[in-house]
Amino acid sequence: MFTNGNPKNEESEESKLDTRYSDGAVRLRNPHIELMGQDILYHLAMGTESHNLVEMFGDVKFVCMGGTPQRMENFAHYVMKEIDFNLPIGATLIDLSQYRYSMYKVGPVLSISHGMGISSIGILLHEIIKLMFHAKVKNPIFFRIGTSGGVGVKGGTVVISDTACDELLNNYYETPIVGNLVKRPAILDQSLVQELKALADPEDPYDVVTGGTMCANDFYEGQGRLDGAFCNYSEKDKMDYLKKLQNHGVKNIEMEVVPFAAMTHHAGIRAAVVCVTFLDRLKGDQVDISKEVMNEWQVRPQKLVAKYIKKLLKAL
Ligand SMILES: O=P(O)(O)O[C@H]1O[C@H](CO)[C@@H](O)[C@H]1O
Ligand SMILES: O=c1cc[nH]c(=O)[nH]1
Repeated sequence: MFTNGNPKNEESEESKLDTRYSDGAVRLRNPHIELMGQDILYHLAMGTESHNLVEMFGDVKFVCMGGTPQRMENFAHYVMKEIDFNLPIGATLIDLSQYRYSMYKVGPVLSISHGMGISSIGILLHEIIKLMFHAKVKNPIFFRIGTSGGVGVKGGTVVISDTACDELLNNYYETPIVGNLVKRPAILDQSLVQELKALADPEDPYDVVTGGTMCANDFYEGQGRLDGAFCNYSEKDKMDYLKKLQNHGVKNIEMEVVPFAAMTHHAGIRAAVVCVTFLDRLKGDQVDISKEVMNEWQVRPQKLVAKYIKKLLKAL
């Protein structure tokens, strides 16, 4: 292994390791888990001893994630209508996790909140990928349904990410592991990008575009805003940076795409990120739209992903 400043590119050494069993069930790239008596998915408040994960989650086909518990509860209700799923008589949708993250299950769809930023979604992805393994889920597809700041696209636009980069335009997730910096390529499934794009309704009063997404570690200085508690750069520095991103093909900025793309790719899971933009960062920094508009716009990525899920379920 290389040490700090000289990151190790795992892909070359480990990409041949299998991420699937012959029946399509998720296989972990971690030899330790199978040797453990039990596995506690601590932040999901679940475990292999305390829960029958195969019975609870074995039928999952789609895992949808987004920042807030409210959005993911709304999505669960929305997708339930779209796929005509009926809960047993007298039952209501409940939060299955009720700890760090909220989790709703609607038949083959899991809808989970991931919080804000890289470490929050990173922890969730470890535990959800392990959940897929313990539940013997076959070939799941993951989605992030999010919000973002546009770069040269107007507020309300839906961006389907075709590439993911960090603040320095690196297309990999660089993370310290046992004292070494490890690089994992942040790669999104291009066929999924095209399939989602093809489902956009030309009648909708907003654009659905594909493009690069920049993942920042921070909402303020990390995204070149002038309105954080600190700022020691000029408006020109900010605009030069945003223009540089734009020239690189970046259409929006959020805070999770890089670990999401890298960890799903490392696990061999098809995944897509669909975000609405709340503003055009070339025109300002403050998110000043009303709550009503925000709620209406947040549904746009949900519509596209629900349409995809519905289409795939019909084809089964
Ligand atoms: O709206 P969600 O999906 O939470 O995502 C975006 O919003 C948060 C910042 O406001 C970040 O987590 C960013 O990625
Ligand atoms: O500008 C924005 C808006 C939403 N989320 C972000 O991370 N940035």
